[in-house]
Amino acid sequence: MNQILINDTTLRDGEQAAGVAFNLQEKAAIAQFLDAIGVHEIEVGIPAMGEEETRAISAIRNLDLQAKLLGWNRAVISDIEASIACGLKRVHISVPVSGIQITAKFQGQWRVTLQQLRDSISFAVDKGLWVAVGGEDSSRSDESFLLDVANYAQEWGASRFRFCDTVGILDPFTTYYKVKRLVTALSIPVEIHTHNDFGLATANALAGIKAGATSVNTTVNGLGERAGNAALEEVVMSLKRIYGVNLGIDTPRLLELSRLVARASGSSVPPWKAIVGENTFAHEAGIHAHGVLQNPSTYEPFAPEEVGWERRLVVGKHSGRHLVSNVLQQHGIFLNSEETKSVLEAVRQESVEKKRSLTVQELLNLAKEQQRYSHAIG
Ligand SMILES: CC(=O)SCCNC(=O)CCNC(=O)[C@H](O)C(C)(C)COP(=O)(O)OP(=O)(O)OC[C@H]1O[C@@H](n2cnc3c(N)ncnc32)[C@H](O)[C@@H]1OP(=O)(O)O
Ligand SMILES: O=C(O)CCC(=O)C(=O)O
Repeated sequence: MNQILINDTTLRDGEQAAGVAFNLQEKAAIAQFLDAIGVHEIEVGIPAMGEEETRAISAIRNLDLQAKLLGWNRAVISDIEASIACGLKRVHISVPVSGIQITAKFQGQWRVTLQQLRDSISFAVDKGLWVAVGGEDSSRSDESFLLDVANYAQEWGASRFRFCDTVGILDPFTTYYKVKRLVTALSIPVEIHTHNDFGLATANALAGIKAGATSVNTTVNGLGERAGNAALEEVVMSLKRIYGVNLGIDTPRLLELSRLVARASGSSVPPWKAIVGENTFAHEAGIHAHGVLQNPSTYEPFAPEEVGWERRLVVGKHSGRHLVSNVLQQHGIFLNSEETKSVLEAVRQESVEKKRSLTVQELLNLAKEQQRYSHAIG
């Protein structure tokens, strides 16, 4: 597999999630964290949004991060001027490429769309900027029109082309086919940008990479428009663990980063969320816990510490004898097999009543009750 670059867009597409609004300090802290863990490129925001945004982008610019910083722009010269005013040296210029989008935004006048793209690329190149172009709604565009736009962008001076599945309607097989065509047609690198409307954002991002995209857009926690984007932590760990591609990201800090973004976005992460959800390394079910007690690999794809977690063994409705005995023995309580079975029955009852797993103290209380009973009946 080629060298892959992560271009994280938590600060742009991530922040576009309805109801999310980072302040300057939060934007700077997220940028700093992304940089510190080794993310290669950061889409810092949209300078055309005005003063609040440009102050934050300029502040990030002044941090002198290792990561390359990119401002997002429409194919509009004043947008690019706003990026320049923030001190950015790299701009991403977006242009709609599907019939639906060109009709809504350019009254169907695709020649005008192309002219605006050409003017804005030329303007940016003349100003000495590194330019990437995004084909908004690439997945619903006419395939030959998409190739034409991408080829023109390359000819006019773009250094990368972004394939966008803007409304998340592709599956990995179609993504592979469409991105492969683009990669084959272009000499500049292709970037893949996916959305999660059908829960396929990460799978599609990986399919795009398999097809030859060498840059991938991610967001922390998968934050983003509607159902979100491909999650940074999922893409990084899938590449590392499924494909053996180590991007040099400091993965043990992914959990801390997830928590930072969850706080700043006011959007908590579901417990079952891959990599960063609190249940990802928690085991309650009897058969699983029994396996994990023998060898954690039985029910874990990799060690929790690799992404900042610690393993948790939790006693609850689905637990079995081995886990209950293990926890009790760690606290100096040794029950015989009949007593363990009774405690387990009590655990199931109490978990259902409380609608949760039990704390260690609650388990100990049940065990002590059982011991008193055993003692009483002799
Ligand atoms: C798929 C994506 O995620 S695209 C990124 C979307 N992100 C955002 O919209 C967040 C930031 N956006 C903003 O702050 C504002 O929309 C701004 C500053 C960019 C523009 O604001 P406004 O001037 O108030 O326009 P508004 O947002 O209502 O409409 C968008 C305008 O941009 C035009 N436009 C949309 N995309 C493009 C494009 N790629 N290139 C050129 N023009 C475009 C629309 O046709 C419309 O033009 P009009 O004003 O001439 O009718
Ligand atoms: O960069 C672009 O062209 C658009 C990116 C985007 O956010 C999308 O298509 O969903």
